[in-house]
Amino acid sequence: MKKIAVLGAGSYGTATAYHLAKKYENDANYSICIYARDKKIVEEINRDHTNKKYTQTPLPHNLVAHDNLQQAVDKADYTIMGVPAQSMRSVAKELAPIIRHKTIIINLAKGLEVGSFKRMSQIISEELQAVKHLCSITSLGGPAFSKDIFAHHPIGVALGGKNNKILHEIRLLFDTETFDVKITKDVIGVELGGALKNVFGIMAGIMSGTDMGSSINGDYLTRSIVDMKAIASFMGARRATLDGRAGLGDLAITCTEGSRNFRFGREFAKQHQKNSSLPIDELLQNTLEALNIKTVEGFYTLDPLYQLCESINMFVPIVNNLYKMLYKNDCSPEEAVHRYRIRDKIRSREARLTISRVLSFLFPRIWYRRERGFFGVKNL
Ligand SMILES: NC(=O)C1=CN([C@@H]2O[C@H](COP(=O)(O)OP(=O)(O)OC[C@H]3O[C@@H](n4cnc5c(N)ncnc54)[C@H](O)[C@@H]3O)[C@@H](O)[C@H]2O)C=CC1
Ligand SMILES: O=C(CO)COP(=O)(O)O
Repeated sequence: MKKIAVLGAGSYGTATAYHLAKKYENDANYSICIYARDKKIVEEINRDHTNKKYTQTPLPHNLVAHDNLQQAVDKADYTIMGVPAQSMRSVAKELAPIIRHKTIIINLAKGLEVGSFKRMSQIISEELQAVKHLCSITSLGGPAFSKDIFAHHPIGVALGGKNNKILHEIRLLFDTETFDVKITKDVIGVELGGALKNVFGIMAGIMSGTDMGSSINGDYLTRSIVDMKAIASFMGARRATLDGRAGLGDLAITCTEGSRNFRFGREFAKQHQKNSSLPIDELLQNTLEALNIKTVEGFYTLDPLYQLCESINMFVPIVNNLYKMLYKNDCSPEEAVHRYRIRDKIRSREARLTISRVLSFLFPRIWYRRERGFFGVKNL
């Protein structure tokens, strides 16, 4: 008997548990449980087989819910981390004394920790380092909206981890006719792809909310992936991973209506248009209330991402202007877009100079790691 424990009964945790419970509905060799800290959700799942706060889809009867973490992870062969990035450390801390030593961990969260710039697998392994023989920590990335999982729509995701055998095992665990998992040893690339695309998705939403037409979307996508690759490769990811599902693939759907990050950016731009004199905290609060959502990973990841870029003197105009707008109320949505585009134009012009080409070839990092253009153009 194989036991799968999903921690976090929000939108994605429930969708993942649903997918696995459906797959193994008639297979007595698998048991699937989900952990929620909210007792009411646990009761609802066990009694009515629904989780209406997050989905209207009925849940299979073989999915059992617990409000006790120890009960959920007891003897689990697979532990799936479905809580948001900023809750990851506290949940991993709670797990340390109770987790089964040989469990395989699959992280679903897409973000960087505020204050440390750390990725999810780094946080989990830090908190569980005292657990002897801990099998493996993997991360699932790539484009997948929970509503598409509930609808059995086709999904193609990416799984990163260090151990090939375990990656294959998880691929088979999830694999169905509609759900496909590609594996890679580049866990850094998978995690950074997921964390960064959330930030860049917010700016796509800002542009949609400021009514700039739709042609800009294609330009924005190409600019974003160049920047995402530069940041990720600086942090040790393979650039090719960012070209795949975990990077470009996930960015593409995060720049659409289906994404909370995109909707957050769009609504923020509208709230700003309505009353630009409000303090930033109020604007952000109104934005979240209008959307009735809590988890906007890109907003939280923007802070450590900006700090990281600052610490290595890497100037990324989209990140820089998004941060100044959302954290400092330093510019309007229109200005933020205008500024990043001007900076981008200057950079492209510079890139045509032979000296720039030679320098960017010889010192690709320095090409980004500078505040000013070669002609001393002010940093916008
Ligand atoms: N919703 C989606 O379509 C997708 C979400 N993700 C990622 O999955 C992660 C979770 O997102 P969602 O499920 O959508 O968010 P959500 O807001 O729908 O649910 C998060 C759940 O985690 C629970 N939670 C938070 N802190 C907790 C703690 N300390 N202990 C126990 N439970 C806790 C909350 O009560 C809530 O039920 C995010 O990092 C997101 O980027 C990834 C792919 C798709
Ligand atoms: O990661 C996701 C899709 O792959 C979900 O994105 P949002 O959190 O922006 O909805």
